[in-house]
Amino acid sequence: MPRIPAPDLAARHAAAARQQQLTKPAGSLGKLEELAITLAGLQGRDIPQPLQPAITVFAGDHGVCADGVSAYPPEVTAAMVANFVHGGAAISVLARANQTRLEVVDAGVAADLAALPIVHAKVRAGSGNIRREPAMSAEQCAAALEVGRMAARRAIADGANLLIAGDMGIGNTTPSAALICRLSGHSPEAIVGRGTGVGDTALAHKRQVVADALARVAPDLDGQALLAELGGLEIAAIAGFYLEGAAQGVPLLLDGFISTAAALAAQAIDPDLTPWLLASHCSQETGHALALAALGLSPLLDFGLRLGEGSGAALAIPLLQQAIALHAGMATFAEAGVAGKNE
Ligand SMILES: O=C(O)c1ccc[n+]([C@@H]2O[C@H](COP(=O)([O-])O)[C@@H](O)[C@H]2O)c1
Ligand SMILES: Cc1cc2nc[nH]c2cc1C
Repeated sequence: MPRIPAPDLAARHAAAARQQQLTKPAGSLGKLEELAITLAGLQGRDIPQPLQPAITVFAGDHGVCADGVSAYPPEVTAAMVANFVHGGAAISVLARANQTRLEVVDAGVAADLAALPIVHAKVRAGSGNIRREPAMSAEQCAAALEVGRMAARRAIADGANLLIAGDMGIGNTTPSAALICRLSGHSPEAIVGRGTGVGDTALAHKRQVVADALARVAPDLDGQALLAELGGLEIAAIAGFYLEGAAQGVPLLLDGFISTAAALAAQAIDPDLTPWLLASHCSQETGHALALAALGLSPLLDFGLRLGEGSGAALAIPLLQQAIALHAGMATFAEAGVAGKNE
């Protein structure tokens, strides 16, 4: 496995010093200052370059849907993949609005998508029902991680310096909740939410399904074994996407509940991943705030989103771009002849 580098502390410090010299009261640009400083450390440049983001949406189906854990039928996964490529999905619109490359990868949809112009990397046609069996075999998990790694390599080869993973998979908030419970130590009551919008009875059952899945897996499993037991094909691919991006020194902008579960699994595989993660937003899904806190991340936006697809990350792109533009373009006190702070 390629080693993940550490961010550049010298560039980070130089960027922090520059922020103190820009013509504004110290600290007055709030989180935008911290973002510019973080991106400087990740890019290894005192003044970060403008971002060229790439969005990759990974799709997969989930055997656990047989347990009635989603408000929508599993056929929606394949239908939404078609909607992505035809330009009608939220992420299609947001990718266009941000002039950002959008790639769609079939990591494990339980339908034949051969006619669609997407990346065909189906590892298997849907995962096992995690309530009673592994989501996938160890070999399938390794293959799904590699699907994500290859997608990151393609995006970076195309010039991306910010990676966004989106997810599409009816049922995937259930395996995501299981992974988050296991990797954060929180209970299903604290983490399991309504996903696409299940009612009270289905929510109670979904919590039981997650508790059953957690009770089934051994206490001593490593990150990759946990992904195989409790994850999903698109979730494992997203984990691989993050691990490869970080190994290549490219910042990773998380989306919602599912991408954060994938990041926790990826972090369990390689803890050096952590500094490369940025949180875009806090999803409305119960447990997302706790999952982000487990990663030590604080989200930029809290808009009540619970869509997935990479949509929350795409919405945050302009904020990141403007943090860099301010850091690069503002005059210093010396340049502008403005008096600095009194003491
Ligand atoms: O990203 C999120 O925070 C998020 C929260 C709730 C639902 N989703 C999306 O809705 C689908 C999963 O919801 P469910 O109820 O089928 O488990 C899947 O396609 C996700 O992209 C996504
Ligand atoms: C329509 C629809 C679109 C989605 N996009 C991501 N998850 C989704 C779930 C549904 C049901």
